[in-house]
Amino acid sequence: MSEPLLQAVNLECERDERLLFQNLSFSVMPGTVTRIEGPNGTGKTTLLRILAGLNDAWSGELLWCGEPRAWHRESFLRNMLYLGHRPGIKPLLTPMENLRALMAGRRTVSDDILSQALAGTGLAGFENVPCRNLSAGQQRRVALARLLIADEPLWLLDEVFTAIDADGVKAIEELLQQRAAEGGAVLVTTHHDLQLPGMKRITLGGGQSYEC
Ligand SMILES: Nc1ncnc2c1ncn2[C@@H]1O[C@H](COP(=O)(O)OP(=O)(O)OP(=O)(O)O)[C@@H](O)[C@H]1O
Repeated sequence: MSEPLLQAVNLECERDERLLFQNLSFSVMPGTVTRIEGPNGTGKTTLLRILAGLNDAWSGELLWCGEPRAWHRESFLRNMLYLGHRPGIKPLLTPMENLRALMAGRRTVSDDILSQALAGTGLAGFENVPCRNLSAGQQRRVALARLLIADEPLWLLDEVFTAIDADGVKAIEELLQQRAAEGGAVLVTTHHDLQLPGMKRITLGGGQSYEC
């Protein structure tokens, strides 16, 4: 049996003296998609940011490939892709420029590959239009094009279905399953009724529970 990519042990997080979660333990195995769910304000984004290393207001333990994440910070950051709930797109830059910026510090990707990724998210013909002239869903698609050129095994995705139409939702669902089938792992927060075969769940809020 393969070892977990990421393990959370007794995570606890408080915000403004309000306990969001405690005794939260789960393992993220290769080949899995896990949905983090729960009502508004229960800590889904906070948990995802803690897992991504973007929030340090927590206690407990996080293990990356069986060892403390802090010991392998570089390897963790290189192998993890985080997309936040805001698309993070610069309005004055074009989709090509934004996608290039999203790849910065990772690896060099040719313009052909970037164009193909944008076309893959339905943005053919919009490659060189300033993003401020695109719709909310199109701007989200610029960020989602990042998934089409991602080689990171662990994806942490916050509300990636927001503003996306039905065909786009289906395409993203397929991408998540594909990443899992390739031996990666995906954690995704969403209010969209995501139902994938074999999907794991982390439920926050009053009915805190884990099926991982
Ligand atoms: N920067 C912050 N400072 C203090 N409290 C915060 C901060 N960000 C979020 N919170 C609080 O933490 C709690 C959890 O917020 P979080 O965004 O993680 O919830 P969520 O489950 O993702 O919500 P939603 O479903 O609305 O996106 C909320 O009560 C929120 O007010």
